[in-house]
Amino acid sequence: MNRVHRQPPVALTIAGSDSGGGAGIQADLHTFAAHHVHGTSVITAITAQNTRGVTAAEAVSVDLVRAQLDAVLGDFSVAAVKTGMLGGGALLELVAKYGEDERLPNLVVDPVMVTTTGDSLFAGDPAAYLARLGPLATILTPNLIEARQLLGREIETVDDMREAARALATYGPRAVLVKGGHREEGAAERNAEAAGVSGTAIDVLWCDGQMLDLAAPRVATRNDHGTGCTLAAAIAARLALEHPLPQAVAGAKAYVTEALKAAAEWRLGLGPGPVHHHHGRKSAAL
Ligand SMILES: Nc1ncnc2c1ncn2[C@@H]1O[C@H](COP(=O)(O)OP(=O)(O)OP(=O)(O)O)[C@@H](O)[C@H]1O
Ligand SMILES: Cc1ncc(CO)c(N)n1
Repeated sequence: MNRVHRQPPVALTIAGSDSGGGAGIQADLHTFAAHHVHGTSVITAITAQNTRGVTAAEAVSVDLVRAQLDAVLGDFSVAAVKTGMLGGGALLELVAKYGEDERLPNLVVDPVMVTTTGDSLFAGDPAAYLARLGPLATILTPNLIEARQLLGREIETVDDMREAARALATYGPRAVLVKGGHREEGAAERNAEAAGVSGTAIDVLWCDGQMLDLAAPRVATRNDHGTGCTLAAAIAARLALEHPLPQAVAGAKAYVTEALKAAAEWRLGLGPGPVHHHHGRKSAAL
């Protein structure tokens, strides 16, 4: 909260709409609100989507995305920005131009390419993500599949994730978070679980030349739709609140873990459902 003016900082999400409300713009605005940050949005695409997958998607025109960017950036003092689904090369290029003009401060780039359900959300060249947004990003947050596509190499172990984070950092972002939410655990980890040690969800963070493992208890739930969007939006919200970068990332991960725990028993939709973005707020109903 801005103490002098007693008003919330402003964050911006540049992302696609998820009609099911669990990912994309909807997850981002929930996450900003849960952090008491005013959320603004530039919608890049509309997806017809639910917990079981994407049935249709259409990109918003470059002109209309530009008009949304100008409307928001010409009026609000935006403190942090998150990009999600950009759909293809044309919108990636447009966003990169605004970044080059230094209009996108504290830029969190979630290089959204495919959904967990296997639907493609990016028709462009993955290399363009690195070449155009890499140098402009404060932090790049690929999941394992995206890191594989960006680097064109297999990533299996936590050591591979560390190597991938280092390799992605050479494209210019201040930090890289490789997320391990979808990682198949190795035999040693499975044995540890069988012996009663709960699993861990490990992400690796390369930040300012230092490697950090961020480990959290793996939540036993099928409801993990939109965790990546939620994490990136929580990092942006915390940067808008002036948290230092490593603390913003660690705090955002803790927020996602709590959101997963709080929604573990929910049955919203027939597939993997959304997380509880407002888990910190007491509700008589839940
Ligand atoms: N079951 C789980 N328990 C704890 N943390 C998890 C779990 N699943 C994912 N996470 C965490 O959630 C965050 C998002 O990671 P994930 O790899 O799922 O991103 P993503 O694939 O981009 O998400 P999305 O499903 O939105 O595409 C990471 O911090 C990851 O470790
Ligand atoms: C619109 C949209 N953006 C991102 C994701 C990735 O989770 C999704 N499923 N839908």
